[in-house]
Amino acid sequence: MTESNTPALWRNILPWPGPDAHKHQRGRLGVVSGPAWNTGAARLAARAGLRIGAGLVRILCPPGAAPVIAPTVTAIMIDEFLSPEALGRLADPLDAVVIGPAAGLEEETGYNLAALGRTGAALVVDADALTLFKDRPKALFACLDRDDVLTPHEGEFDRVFPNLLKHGRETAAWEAARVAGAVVVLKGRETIIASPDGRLRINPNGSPWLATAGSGDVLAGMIAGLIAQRMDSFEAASAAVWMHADAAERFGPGLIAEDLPELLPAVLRDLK
Ligand SMILES: NC(=O)C1=CN([C@@H]2O[C@H](COP(=O)(O)OP(=O)(O)OC[C@H]3O[C@@H](n4cnc5c(N)ncnc54)[C@H](OP(=O)(O)O)[C@@H]3O)[C@@H](O)[C@H]2O)[C@@H](O)CC1
Ligand SMILES: Nc1ncnc2c1ncn2[C@@H]1O[C@H](COP(=O)(O)OP(=O)(O)O)[C@@H](O)[C@H]1O
Repeated sequence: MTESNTPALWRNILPWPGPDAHKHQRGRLGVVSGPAWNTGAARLAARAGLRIGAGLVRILCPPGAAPVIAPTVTAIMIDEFLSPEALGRLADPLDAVVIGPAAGLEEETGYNLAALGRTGAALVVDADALTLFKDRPKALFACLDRDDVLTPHEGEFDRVFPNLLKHGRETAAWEAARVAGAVVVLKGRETIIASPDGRLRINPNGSPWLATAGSGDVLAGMIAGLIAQRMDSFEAASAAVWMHADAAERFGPGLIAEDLPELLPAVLRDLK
């Protein structure tokens, strides 16, 4: 079944805090950072996750990155990990984790993903954590559960799912979700959200102002922030894709990725 991704589909299941909410109950989100010289993408994702309502957000970073990140964040917390096993221990109590934005194309990123796959946290897998598996996608799929989300742009999609795009974006996304056994968000002008159970949504409000570095990192944080609040992964991906584009269209000329999280309160307020 193919649907147009309008708010009518998910507006009533957005996660608003109840009167007894506390920060842990609102959802715990983790974002894995790259090394010291590559921390911006994780900070964008973390800020987006916090703005979309996750109660508690931690950036999980490799040795040496914490002193770079610390002066640039306030409400967001930081944990350093020295090994994939240590990352897994940090992620275990979290509800959702983003991995991939500026993570690096070293094998370590794959080991980190595998360690996260052994935790109870739902994963949003983006950027380098997709590209790394260019010639061995089955190793990526082995790390995933059905509540995990892959967020490739077309270049990344073609690396992980070679030869599928020639069948058209809808068929490609549908088949990708089936073989990966996870939700697939095929980004672009008309982003497609595909569930491993065969559901497909096409996003109608795409905004070309999103064609700016780091906007995909923000989207990954938004999806994971909603999942952390216990929204179903396919619904979370659908809602985040629409809100991301709505935010961009509200801002228009001059938009940069940093602006997107700050636009979310207005987007959320109008949906409420
Ligand atoms: N704030 C930060 O720290 C930021 C850090 N970032 C991090 O940087 C890392 C590497 O990023 P990247 O841009 O070099 O890698 P990638 O996007 O794979 O492009 C490589 C080639 O793929 C192709 N390509 C095909 N289709 C495409 C499409 N739809 N959209 C884009 N490209 C498409 C295209 O080839 P062309 O078409 O030009 O031949 C392109 O030259 C990664 O870790 C990322 O997370 C960024 O998120 C920015 C903010
Ligand atoms: N022309 C466009 N129209 C609509 N959305 C776009 C367009 N170009 C890019 N986007 C959106 O912007 C985001 C870019 O993500 P991505 O390519 O991962 O960038 P980055 O890696 O720099 O964060 C995606 O959500 C994509 O759908």
